[in-house]
Amino acid sequence: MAQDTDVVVIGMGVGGEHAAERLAEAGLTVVGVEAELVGGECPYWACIPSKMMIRAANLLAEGRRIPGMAGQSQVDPDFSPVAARIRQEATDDWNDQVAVDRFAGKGGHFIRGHARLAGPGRVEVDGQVFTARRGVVLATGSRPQAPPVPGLDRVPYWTNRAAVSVKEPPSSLLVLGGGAVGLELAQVFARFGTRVAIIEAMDRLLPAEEPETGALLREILATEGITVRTGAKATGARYAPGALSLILDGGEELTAERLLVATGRRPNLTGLGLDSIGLDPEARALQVDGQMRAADGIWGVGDVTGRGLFTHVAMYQAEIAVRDILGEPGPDADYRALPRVTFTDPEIGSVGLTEAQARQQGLLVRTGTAQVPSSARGWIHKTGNEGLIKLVEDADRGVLVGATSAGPMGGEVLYGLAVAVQCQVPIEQLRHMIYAYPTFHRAVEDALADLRRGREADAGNHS
Ligand SMILES: Cc1cc2nc3c(=O)[nH]c(=O)nc-3n(C[C@H](O)[C@H](O)[C@H](O)COP(=O)(O)OP(=O)(O)OC[C@H]3O[C@@H](n4cnc5c(N)ncnc54)[C@H](O)[C@@H]3O)c2cc1C
Ligand SMILES: NC(=O)c1ccc[n+]([C@@H]2O[C@H](COP(=O)([O-])OP(=O)(O)OC[C@H]3O[C@@H](n4cnc5c(N)ncnc54)[C@H](O)[C@@H]3O)[C@@H](O)[C@H]2O)c1
Repeated sequence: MAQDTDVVVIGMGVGGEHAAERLAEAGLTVVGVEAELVGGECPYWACIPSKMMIRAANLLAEGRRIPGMAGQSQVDPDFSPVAARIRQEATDDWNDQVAVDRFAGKGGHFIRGHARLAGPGRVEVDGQVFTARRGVVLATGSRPQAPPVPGLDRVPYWTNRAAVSVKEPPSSLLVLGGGAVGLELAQVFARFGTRVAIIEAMDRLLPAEEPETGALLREILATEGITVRTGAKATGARYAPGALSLILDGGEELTAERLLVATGRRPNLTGLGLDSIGLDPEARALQVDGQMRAADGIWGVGDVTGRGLFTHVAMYQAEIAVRDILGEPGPDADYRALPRVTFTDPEIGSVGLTEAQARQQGLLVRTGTAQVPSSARGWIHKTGNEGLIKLVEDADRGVLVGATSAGPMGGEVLYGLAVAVQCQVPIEQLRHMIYAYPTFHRAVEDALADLRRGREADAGNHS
């Protein structure tokens, strides 16, 4: 017999967990279904363990920066405290009991299992059927997507899960994909002594971001001993115990102890029973409207929607869905100022549109750039000061539509720029603010001055 509830949440990763907890706190009866671990990818295999690895690797890098600045240093990397921290502090040895108890403590009903839709408002979990009076939230996340490289399916390659679960770094590592996962983990392992090569299909690293950032990272990673191949197509993969090889289209063969495939992720829609409610099970991502509705009584949040693929997006969308389910009015989702941070060193923060995207949208674009090493704080900081600020102006409206802040704490410097993009602060107002001296974010003032020079030059050309 079917069990009645107000809401069923399928997938209890960051998005689903947030929605389920908020709805239970609001007094609704909520069934939360999770096939693996409550919390999903972010705390167990993604954001949190990877950022613990990055914190440790950055300490090593800072230690190596001491000579010439503050005496002598000898850095002997040891990964075991990182592996222990991931087990003890981050993942509880990949045990989610605390999260399950937290949900139950808020009044939620947790089911471990694989859920599928069985018609409007009906969800089946391993033989049990639930009927949801108010609706169903789909929050099934995403999974790594490997490219169709001949031979790759016979190679025991790593995805992010294996990479953050290691107890010791490999002696050598090939990283297929120069996006966020590939670059963050490549730099970590290199700093712990692994010989690393990155293979990226596009003509630059971080191809979704401003080209200046890919060029900057390429230069820095090279100085850290990382081999970078861009515009490189893997045409084959080979495996012998202890040695994995990728063959590139020019014939070059790269071999290492391990291979990390970090070529993007695909929303989890298969086997969800979408056809039972009239949605396309073959869609690339779940299509949702501004209130996160995918169909009558169906909401979608997080990676499954294919928007951004970030924890902060999953939680933002979950808030909107919760409000809508509770019948509270609120604005539609607004991604104009979506912030992204790649936690390499230097960090690459960006918000809104890149210059190329703004041009593709037909905007009249003007850009302003400043180099962090030329700013007062960058100059003081000296070693490890690489970075830049780039502003993208909609020149017709005199507002920023995008910005990049790469450098030490680039993700933190981004905040003010995100506010400017979100609130469409007139550039004239940004120009007349006071920027604390000598902060890294003061380089924004230099980039604004560069924008003004561009405007004056344009005006001169037209007079
Ligand atoms: C290495 C790495 C580092 C990252 N670092 C960051 C970062 O620093 N900052 C950031 O913002 N983002 C980061 N991300 C992205 C972030 O992890 C995801 O955007 C986030 O986890 C998405 O949350 P979600 O709830 O949509 O999906 P998920 O976390 O994938 O959770 C979905 C859950 O649904 C479950 N599920 C799926 N199908 C079913 C089913 N049919 N029945 C029951 N359960 C089901 C899954 O088991 C899973 O637990 C990183 C990603 C990776 C891979
Ligand atoms: N700091 C963060 O917020 C953070 C960190 C890690 C991951 N993430 C999220 O996780 C998602 C997945 O990350 P990701 O790095 O796997 O994906 P991605 O889409 O960011 O990068 C994948 C890279 O692989 C390249 N690629 C694709 N096919 C290839 C091929 N056949 N050969 C060589 N290169 C190829 C792409 O051009 C791209 O540069 C991202 O969308 C991101 O939102 C976020």
